[in-house]
Amino acid sequence: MNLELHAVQARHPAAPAGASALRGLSLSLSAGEQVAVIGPSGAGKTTLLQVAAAALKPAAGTLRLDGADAWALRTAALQRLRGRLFLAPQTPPLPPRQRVVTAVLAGRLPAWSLATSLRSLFYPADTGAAHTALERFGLAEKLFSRVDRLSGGERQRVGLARALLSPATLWLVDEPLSALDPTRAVQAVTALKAMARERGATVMVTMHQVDMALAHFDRIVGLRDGRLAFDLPTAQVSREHLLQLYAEHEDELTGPAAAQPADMTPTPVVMHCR
Ligand SMILES: Nc1ncnc2c1ncn2[C@@H]1O[C@H](COP(=O)(O)OP(=O)(O)OP(=O)(O)O)[C@@H](O)[C@H]1O
Repeated sequence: MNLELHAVQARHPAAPAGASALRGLSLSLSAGEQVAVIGPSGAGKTTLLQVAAAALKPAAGTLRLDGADAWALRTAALQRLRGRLFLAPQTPPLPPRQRVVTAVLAGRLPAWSLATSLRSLFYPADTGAAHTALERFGLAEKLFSRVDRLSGGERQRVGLARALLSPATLWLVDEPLSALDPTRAVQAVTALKAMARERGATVMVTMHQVDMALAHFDRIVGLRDGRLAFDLPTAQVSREHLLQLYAEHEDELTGPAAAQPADMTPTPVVMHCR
């Protein structure tokens, strides 16, 4: 699916009037593209995903998905369109007593009839597919565990496994790595990208780990104060771009730009032993 945002202004529903989270943002993604969005806390990354998922109506500007102006559609058509989008929040809202298999299969809901959806709550409809999806995230052994017995990182991976079951062709993933250790983070981002490529799905991922974004994505969008700071192929993102993007938020910057410049490397202490 291709995505076009034009001059979008949007505000978090709980924010005071006039406090825009996105301020005239334009951005487009071609079908099958994979993009990482970075920027300091409060830059508007989550709001951008919510607008792209047609979950939050922009105050101004347009959202086009495969050429259709989403908010000009009738309610039924908008609902159908939303069935082709997958928004993975940073903390997936998983019912605590639910089994992992049921939580993962919920990704299939847009493709199922009401009867199949209800039946699957009691007799999981495609356990094999849920197992395969969990396997991609190193979680196969948790298939029948209860969601409330999982760690934060395991829940996050269940949320991602759900994407693999969904019929969506646009995946919007918010901070998928925030609760994962470095090994799991690499495994998760690799699986997500590979599966999206296999399906031809477009992917937009927000990330705090700048080094991970640079290492795993070919295109980087830098967002600051609700505006586009840059939108570049990864090879063109310089240390200066990153330092400007995170100016006054340097503590949030990880990776190459955060590394101490060579001339500031402390001189090794020489110990003299008698
Ligand atoms: N729950 C909320 N109530 C009120 N305003 C909010 C709320 N969440 C976000 N905002 C406003 O929207 C702006 C953008 O927030 P958003 O969550 O999109 O940024 P972000 O880049 O995803 O931040 P983070 O990296 O910390 O998750 C914030 O600066 C804040 O002003």
